[in-house]
Formats: sequence, C-alpha cells, structure tokens
Amino acid sequence: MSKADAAPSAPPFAMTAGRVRRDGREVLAGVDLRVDAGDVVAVLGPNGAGKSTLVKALLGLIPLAGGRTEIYGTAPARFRDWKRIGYVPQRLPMGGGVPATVREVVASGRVARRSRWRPASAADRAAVDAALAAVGLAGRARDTAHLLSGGQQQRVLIARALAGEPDAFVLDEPTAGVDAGSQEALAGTLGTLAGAGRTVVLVAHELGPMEPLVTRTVELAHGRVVHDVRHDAERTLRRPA
Ligand SMILES: Nc1ncnc2c1ncn2[C@@H]1O[C@H](COP(=O)(O)OP(=O)(O)OP(=O)(O)O)[C@@H](O)[C@H]1O
Repeated sequence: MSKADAAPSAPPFAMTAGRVRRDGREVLAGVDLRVDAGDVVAVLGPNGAGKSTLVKALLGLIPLAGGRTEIYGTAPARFRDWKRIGYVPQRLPMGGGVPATVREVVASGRVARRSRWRPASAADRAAVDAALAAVGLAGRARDTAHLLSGGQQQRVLIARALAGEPDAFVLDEPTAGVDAGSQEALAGTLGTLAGAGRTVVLVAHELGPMEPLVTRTVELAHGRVVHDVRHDAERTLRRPA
C-alpha cells in the first residue's frame, strides 16, 4: 500500500455545483460529480453537451464561474501532487518546433515523478518501456510522433499518461477517429488499469470495446448531468446512483 493510499481518503475528483461560462454562455450549469477511487466512469452525451469542459474543469484547466471542485481533497490551484493524475487530451499538441520521437513524448510523462537534478533512472526507463509495450508501440519508439496515424498518436498520448504511473486517468475522447485495432488496444489497457484499482474518467461518444469495463456512466446534456448510473461488475444489475 502506498503512502497516498494510507492517507485519509479524499476522492480523486469532487465537483459541487460546478459552473463554467464561455462567451457569456453557461456551458456547465451546476454539476455535482464525485468520482471515487476505482471508479471507471464514462462521460457521455451529445456534441456540445459539455463533456470536455467538465473534465478540463475537474482538472483545473478551465476556471469555474461558480461552485467548487477538488482533486484528492485539494482545489486544483493548490494541488501539487500531479504525479497522481494522468491526462490524455483529445489530440497531440504537436506540429511546430523540434519533432519529438514517440519515446521522447512518452518519457515526458515521467516528468512529475523525476527528481529535478537527476537524469532518467532505470525505473524511469522501465516505466517508459512498459507504457510503450502496453499500447503496442514498442517497435515505433524512434519514430517521429507527429508522423504517426491519428490512432497511433492517441496511443502515444495514452502511453505518456501510463508512464507517469498515476492513480487516476482522465481521457478525453480517446477513441474519436481511432481505428479498431487502437480501440481494442485501449480497451486492453483500460482493463489492466481497472483491474489494478486505478480510477478512470473517460469522455466518449461510443464505448465500443470499452463498454464492459465501465462501472458508471454519467450522461450530460446542456451542461447538466441528466443520468448517473452505476453498473455492477457483471453488468447484470443497474441502479440509479
Ligand atoms: N474555447 C471555447 N470558447 C467558447 N466556447 C467554447 C469553447 N470550448 C467549448 N465551448 C462551447 O462549450 C460548449 C461545450 O463544449 P464541450 O467541448 O465541452 O462539449 P463536448 O460535450 O465535449 O462536445 P464534443 O462531443 O463535440 O467534444 C459548446 O457549446 C462549445 O461550443
């Protein structure tokens, strides 16, 4: 058991009456959402429902106009333990600048764990190797990341989050426009994480092969939670949250 596990257990994410405004419009209109350790939550809903806004607000990447949100019991602005969080954004923000290799991008996921003055340790290298293998990209480590297909770039981003060995993963539409092979690879990776008791928050339009792994679905419409349903392990029983 890690030191973090032994600490009084604040949930990974807890938002109370969260509101976000964009261009004068309320795109999150009072969301209450508590994500418990070990939850595998799918955030569903139509285009523009506020799914990406919700996960960015949970991470403190977008400020709240009202309400509050906490990461492991701490407001995002004061939260320091970022190594506990792995975030997989919708797209790889690359293009300009010096082209990075797949390995370099994945290794960047170790930064929050690295001692500032030390070069990469054997543990860092092993974590990067394991993350590359988990997403099936061990053979592409030296390739230029931004020249890969969309699905493979998505795998690079997932490997970057895995390399940091976080407790909680937040993935924003990891399957959008991704080939079937990469979707299966992602489902396999999520299955391993869920089996290890990690927390996963996943924005999706369609769950596809990830469906059996999801323990809870939260559906948004017009910036509000309209359904919040927990599923048991065998998915034979459904009950309102
Ligand atoms: N940077 C921004 N500036 C202004 N409005 C924005 C911005 N980003 C999102 N919005 C608006 O906020 C609303 C919610 O967007 P959000 O991206 O959270 O929805 P979503 O459910 O993730 O949609 P999608 O499934 O299309 O990704 C939309 O109406 C969108 O137009």
